Amino acid sequence: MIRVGVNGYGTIGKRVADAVAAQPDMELVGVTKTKPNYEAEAAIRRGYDLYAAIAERAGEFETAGVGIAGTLPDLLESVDVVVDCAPSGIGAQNRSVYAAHDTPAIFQGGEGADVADASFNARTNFEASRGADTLRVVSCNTTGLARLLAPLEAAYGIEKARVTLVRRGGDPSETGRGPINDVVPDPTTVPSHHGPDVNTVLSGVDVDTAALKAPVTTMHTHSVNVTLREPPTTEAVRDLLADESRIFTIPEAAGIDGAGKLKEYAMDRGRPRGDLWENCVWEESINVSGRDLYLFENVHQEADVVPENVDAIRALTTDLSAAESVERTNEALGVGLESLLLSGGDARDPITADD
Ligand SMILES: NC(=O)C1=CN([C@@H]2O[C@H](COP(=O)(O)OP(=O)(O)OC[C@H]3O[C@@H](n4cnc5c(N)ncnc54)[C@H](OP(=O)(O)O)[C@@H]3O)[C@@H](O)[C@H]2O)C=CC1
Ligand SMILES: O=C(OP(=O)(O)O)[C@H](O)COP(=O)(O)O
Repeated sequence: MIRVGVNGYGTIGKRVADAVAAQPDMELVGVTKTKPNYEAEAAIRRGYDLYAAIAERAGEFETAGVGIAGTLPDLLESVDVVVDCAPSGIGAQNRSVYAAHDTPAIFQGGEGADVADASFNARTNFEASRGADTLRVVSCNTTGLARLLAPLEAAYGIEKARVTLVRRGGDPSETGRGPINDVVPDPTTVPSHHGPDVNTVLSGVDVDTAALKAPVTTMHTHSVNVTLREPPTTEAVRDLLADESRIFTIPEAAGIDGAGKLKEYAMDRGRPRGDLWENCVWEESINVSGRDLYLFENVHQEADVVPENVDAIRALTTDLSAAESVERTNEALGVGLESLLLSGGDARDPITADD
């Protein structure tokens, strides 16, 4: 069993902890909190051992009647790998703590690429990550882009990808985030960091990204245009993407017009926390005109990096192949959303070069 600790039990950390606990070859040794709040209670109710992330605050847990199993150094001594899910920037500060305990570590996309030996995405560079002591799972948007561009690059070659990202303003629990009444370029400069970040896990693909933030909390939306080297049919691209286990092609007949219904569908399907681990691509948006491919996809920022973290743990600690790890992760979590509502050929109205 791979013994895993999660340092930082927030939006990403609580999901990674649940995903680790669900794996047949992993044991969740414990999670950390800096304070004994509602999330600490939830962790304990799930049966997870709780550790104080900051040793000086251990007494606060006792005062609040929340039992802890120890402090972060105790956790690091008991695990084979730690997954750092602390807020952006704190991960980089934690790096020396992990090194002092000789504990391999996985960081998140809020950290710079230099925080770890390599950046990671299971679809693009699992094998290349072997031998590293530390990995960084790229951010939610970057993960979504890597999953989408990798099969296109392999099948047709990518001459140039251009993506506009409409980023959610904050997560549902982040009451202080915004904007609340505007759509703002963020960053205002082009390209945004996402394109270069894609190249940390998928080198050689020419991709420019421009990003905005919108007053929504549910998901990010990507408007994608890729100029391919070989011109496929629209149908071929739809089939290619539908074959990817971490891409869900939304059939037109489902009547899902945005993130609200996507999240509702996830909850109807019994997904924990309404999580969508897969990129969600609108099937009827996939259109090829000459060598230009267009599509819209949504990415659930709280969820898509979660299976990637599980695979990163195996890349660091096992000899399993990428395919074996991805299959194991998918099976344990139930990744691979499919709809029974298949669109018929007549329902499609592709743009063609003759239009
Ligand atoms: N949310 C998102 O959409 C995504 C986030 N990421 C990345 O994942 C990382 C985590 O983000 P996210 O989960 O959203 O952040 P959150 O703020 O939701 O969670 C981080 C948690 O870490 C705890 N924490 C604070 N200080 C420390 C510390 N010194 N040591 C350990 N834990 C600490 C806080 O809980 P408490 O103080 O109560 O213990 C906090 O809830 C970031 O790098 C982010 O960029 C990546 C993809 C998507
Ligand atoms: O990693 C994320 O976004 P990103 O891919 O746009 O960098 C997460 O959605 C966190 O973004 P935030 O920095 O807006 O909280």
